[in-house]
Amino acid sequence: VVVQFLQKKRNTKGHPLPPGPPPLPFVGNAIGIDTDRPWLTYSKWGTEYGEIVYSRLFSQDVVIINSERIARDLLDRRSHNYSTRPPELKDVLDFFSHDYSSTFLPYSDKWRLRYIPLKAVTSFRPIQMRHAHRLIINLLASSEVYGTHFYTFSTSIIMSIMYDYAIAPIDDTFLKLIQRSLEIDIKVFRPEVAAFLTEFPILKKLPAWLPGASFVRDAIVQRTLASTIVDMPFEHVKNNMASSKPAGTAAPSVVSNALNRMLVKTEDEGEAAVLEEGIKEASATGYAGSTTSTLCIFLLAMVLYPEVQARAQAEIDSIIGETLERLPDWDDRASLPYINAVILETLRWFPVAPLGVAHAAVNEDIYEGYYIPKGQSNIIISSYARFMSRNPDKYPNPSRFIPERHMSKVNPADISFVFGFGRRVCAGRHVADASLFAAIVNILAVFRVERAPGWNIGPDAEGVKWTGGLTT
Ligand code: HEM
Repeated sequence: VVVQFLQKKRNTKGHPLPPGPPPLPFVGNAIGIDTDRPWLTYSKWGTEYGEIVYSRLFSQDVVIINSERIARDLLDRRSHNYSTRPPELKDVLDFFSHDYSSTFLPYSDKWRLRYIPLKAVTSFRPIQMRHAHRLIINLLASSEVYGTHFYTFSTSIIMSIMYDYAIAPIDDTFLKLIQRSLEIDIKVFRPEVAAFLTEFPILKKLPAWLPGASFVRDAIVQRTLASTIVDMPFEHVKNNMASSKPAGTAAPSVVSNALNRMLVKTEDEGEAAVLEEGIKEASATGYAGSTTSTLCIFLLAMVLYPEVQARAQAEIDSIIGETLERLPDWDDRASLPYINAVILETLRWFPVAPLGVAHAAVNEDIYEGYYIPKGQSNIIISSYARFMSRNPDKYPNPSRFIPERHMSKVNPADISFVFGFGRRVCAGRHVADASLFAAIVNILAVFRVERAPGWNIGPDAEGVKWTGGLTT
C-alpha cells in the first residue's frame, strides 16, 4: 500500500517501480540493511526480487542493479542519462571538505576537466616494479603488518606516477595523513550515510564532543587534512618544475605533463588558473584504497587455496627457475597465464568495491516496463550479486576461488564490471591491473603463504570479518 501511495504521489507515468522489499513508514528500507556488509543485503534482495530492485532509504530512492546485462543496458548504452552522481552526495562532500574529489562530482564540465583516465602506459612500469620490490622487503621485515605494507605500496605508486613524489619506505608522515583521510572517506561516502545526513541535516550541527557524533569529529579532521593532501604534492611538482635546470627538465609525472600541456594551450591567466585548479584537484582524487583491499583478498585466497598457490608458484619457477636468481619482470607476464588468471579471480571472488560508487539518472526513464526515478535516486551497481560476480552460469561454483575459469580460450570470463560502467568507469583500472601483477607475482616468487594455527576460515571465506564502506 505504501509503495502504491508513493508511486501515485510521484506520477510514475503508469509504470510500476521495480520490485523490492516492502518499506516501513518514514525510514523506508534503511533498517533492514547490514551496515557492515551492505552488499549482502542488496544481493539478498536481488535473489528475492530480481535483476533490478527498488528500495528506499528514508525519502531517497535507491535502484539496485543486480545484473551485468541491466548495468550494460543502462549505464553503458544509456550513458547520456546515467553518468551523473546523486546530488545529495554533494552535501556530504561539502560537509567532509571533499569537494575537490572528481569521483563524486555530478557529470559536468567541472568533472570532465578533472577526469584523468590513466592509460596502460609502459612508462609507469619501472615505478610499479620498484615499489613491488620494496613491498617484498617490507614484508620480509614485518609480514604481520601486511595491510600497512599493501597500503604503502599502492599509495606510493600513485604518488610517484602523479607527482614524482618519493615516499619514505616505511612510516611516511604524508602517507599517514592520506590514510587517515581515506579511512574517513571510505566510511562516509556511501548512500546510507548520505541519506541519513540529508534527512537529518541538524546532525551536522551537533557539537563534536557529543558521544555518537564521531562523524562531526571526522569532518573536522578531514577539513584539516584536505588542504594538505591537495596542495602539498602539487606544490612539490610546481617547485620541481620551477627549479629544474635547464628549464623543462623536471622529472615527468602526470601532473607536470598536464601543467606543461596547459602552458602550451593557453596564455590567458584566468583560464590557466581554472585549468590549474582542475589539474590539482584531479590528481588528488587518485588515492583509492581498492588496490590495497584487493591484495588483502589475494592473500586470503592463497591461504584458503594452497593448491592454487602451488600451481601459481610452479608456473613462476618454470620461467625464472627455483633458485631465485632473478625476480619476475614485465616481459614474463605473457608467459604467466595462470598468474593472470589468479589476478582476475581475485578481482571477481570478492569485488572490493561491491557497491561501486552510486550513479544517478538525469531524467526519469522507463526500463523493461519499470519506472526509474531521476535526481535524488541512487543507482547502485551490486557487483557481488547473483547476476554479476556470483553468476553461476558465467562462473560455476561462484563462491570458490577457481582461477582456471579465466583460462578458457573460447569463452574467457570477463570481469571488467568490477571497475564500474559507462562514462564513470574507474580511471585507474589499468594502473591497478599492473600494480596487482607486480605485487602478486613477486609475493608468490618469494613467499609461501600459510594458514596461521587456530585460524579458522572456510573455503568460501565464511568467518572473515569484513569492514563495510565504499571499499571493503
Ligand atoms: C583493484 C583496484 C580498483 C578497483 C576494483 C576500482 C573500482 C572502481 C569502481 C567500481 C569505481 C566506480 C565506477 C562507476 O562509478 O561506475 C571506480 C572509480 C574510480 N576509480 Fe577505481 N578502482 C581501483 C583502483 C583505482 C586506482 C589505482 C585509481 C587511481 C589511480 C582509481 C581511480 C578511480 C577514480 C578517479 C574513479 C572515479 C571516476 C569518476 O567517476 O570520476 N581506481 N573505481
